[in-house]
Amino acid sequence: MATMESLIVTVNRIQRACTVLGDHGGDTNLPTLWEALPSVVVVGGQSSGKSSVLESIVGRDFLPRGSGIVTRRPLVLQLHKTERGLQEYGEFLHLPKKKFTDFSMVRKEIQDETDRMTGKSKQISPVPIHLSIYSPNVVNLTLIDLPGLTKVAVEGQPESIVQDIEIMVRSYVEKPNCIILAITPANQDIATSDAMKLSREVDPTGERTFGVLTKLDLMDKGTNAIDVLEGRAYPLQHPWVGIVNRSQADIKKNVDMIASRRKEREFFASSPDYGHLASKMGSEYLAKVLSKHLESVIRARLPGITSLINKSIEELEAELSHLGRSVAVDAGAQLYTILELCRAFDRIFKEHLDGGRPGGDRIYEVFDHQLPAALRKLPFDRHLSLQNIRKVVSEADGYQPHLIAPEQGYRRLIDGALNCFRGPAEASVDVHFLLKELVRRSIAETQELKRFPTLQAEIAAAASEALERFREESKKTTLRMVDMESSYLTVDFFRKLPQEVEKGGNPTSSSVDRYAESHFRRIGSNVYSYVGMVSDTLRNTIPKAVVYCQVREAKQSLLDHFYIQLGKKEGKQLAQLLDEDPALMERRQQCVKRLELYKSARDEIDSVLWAR
Ligand SMILES: Nc1nc2c(ncn2[C@@H]2O[C@H](COP(=O)(O)OP(=O)(O)OP(=O)(O)O)[C@@H](O)[C@H]2O)c(=O)[nH]1
Repeated sequence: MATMESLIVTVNRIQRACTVLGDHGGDTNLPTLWEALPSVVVVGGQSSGKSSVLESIVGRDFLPRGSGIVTRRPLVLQLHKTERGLQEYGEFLHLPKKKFTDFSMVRKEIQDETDRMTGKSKQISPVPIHLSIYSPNVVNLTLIDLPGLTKVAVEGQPESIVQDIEIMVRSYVEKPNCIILAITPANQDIATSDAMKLSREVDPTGERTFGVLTKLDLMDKGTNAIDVLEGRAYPLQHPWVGIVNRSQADIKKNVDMIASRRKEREFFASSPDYGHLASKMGSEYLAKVLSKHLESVIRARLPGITSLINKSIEELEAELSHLGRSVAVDAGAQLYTILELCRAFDRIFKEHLDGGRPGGDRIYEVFDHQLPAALRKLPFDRHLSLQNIRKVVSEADGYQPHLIAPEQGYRRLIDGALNCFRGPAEASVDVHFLLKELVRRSIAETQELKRFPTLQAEIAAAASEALERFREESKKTTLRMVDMESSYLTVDFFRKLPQEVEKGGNPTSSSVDRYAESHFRRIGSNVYSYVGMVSDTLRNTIPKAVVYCQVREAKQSLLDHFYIQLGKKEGKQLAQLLDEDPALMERRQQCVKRLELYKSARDEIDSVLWAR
């Protein structure tokens, strides 16, 4: 099994990585590792002796002092035991490689670093300061010091600070992985202790709470805290630990921590009340108990943490692949990216037309249903009514009636009827709207494009402009086909018609026939069948023209113009086309950082497990 030291050291390293990579719990909707790591959090009311306990555990004087709320950012204090005889030093994560051997400078740096984040506003901030202390006089342990719980804001501090502190402290102690070091001064009513009240709330069974009683030396003569320390007054799962820190007077006299630890030992050893508990009292003992407990908690949680890490890596990788690679910076690569995106869109658009995706079938529907139905509905009956035929034929002949066939009359009737085809011919050009809709759908379905709203809009505009051009071309062509039908009639058709004159035999009766109803009816039926023949032709050729001018062009050269314009663009303009949604860029960055964290955590844990 991994040694106690290596387990705590591993978690220490992961905690540092968390801070470096911005994981201090809860504030983003990213998976958090910080919250899963077991840690010891020091909680207590103002002046309860928190700083003194921490300094005593470390054996050094290094925490800021002063009136009001001094601790305004969490302080993650990682203690690393070094070999006997080595020099003690502190090191901040935000100042790597700078060794602080003068601990008064550590104090100053904590103050300065607090102000850097919170300004002089005396606000609090949840971003932790990381301090490592390397010393032969410590045990491997990580402690997190939080602002003291308070009831009133002091001058210069906003009213909200009281609540803000409580919210911050709660956010730590609520995590099931948090070991609570609840500090209560013995010279105060324990029932009103802020630390105990909070820990009771979040840890009612007392499993995670270590009760610490400070200021035992300051209790009124004749009273003692035996009931508490022996676990009767306020039972917890872990034994209470009593502490005697330096008094204000000791601090003034500069009594050093080593001397103060000795004084503390003597206090318990010589105390008539606590002598029998002496081996289980004092800050040194507390440090050892905490270190041991932290190690066992880490050991128990390790499998859970490992599976959380693996799960989160998977989630983050999936999200990153969904978000796509980050955008290239040089113009060449940007142009390449844009072309790739256009091609991805084009592929989907073609699939819609060719049938891999739905939509192309609606174009066929236009040709198969809409066009034939429109052709059928043309008002030829009205145009070729007996009355109209008589009118057109008579008018065409002028003052001199026709002799054999009413040539001009036929031509005018046919011309008029063929004119009707312009409507359906133009209407079938409306395939345009189907193509436009397919462009819209294809853009929406191109996953790669989702990140680039500007490029999406540009592609949509370019495609729409191209489709507009194709539509114009198609309209000209189909109308031209109708015009072609009227400009030269199929002579054969008329040659094959039976000649009325030849049939008659009697010239007198035939001249009478020529102006009779049956004569006009025959003309009507001839024109009708000629128009029917043309209609059949157009029903076949209009779709050919539409496909040729619009669908084929859309497939082959929808974005050709756009590509030419792209080639002329400069780096800056290309970059504008690829301006991603900033929220997305931010999210990608966060995911990348978090993934880095989880991967390094996985490596850390792997290395201790392999070292077994
Ligand atoms: N005599 C005696 N004085 C103590 C003891 N513990 C703390 N003090 C004194 O109590 C005062 C407050 O102690 P701190 O350690 O600063 O308490 P804190 O909880 O960190 O206070 P804030 O950071 O202001 O919230 C100091 O003057 C200490 O010297 C103790 O066990 N005995």
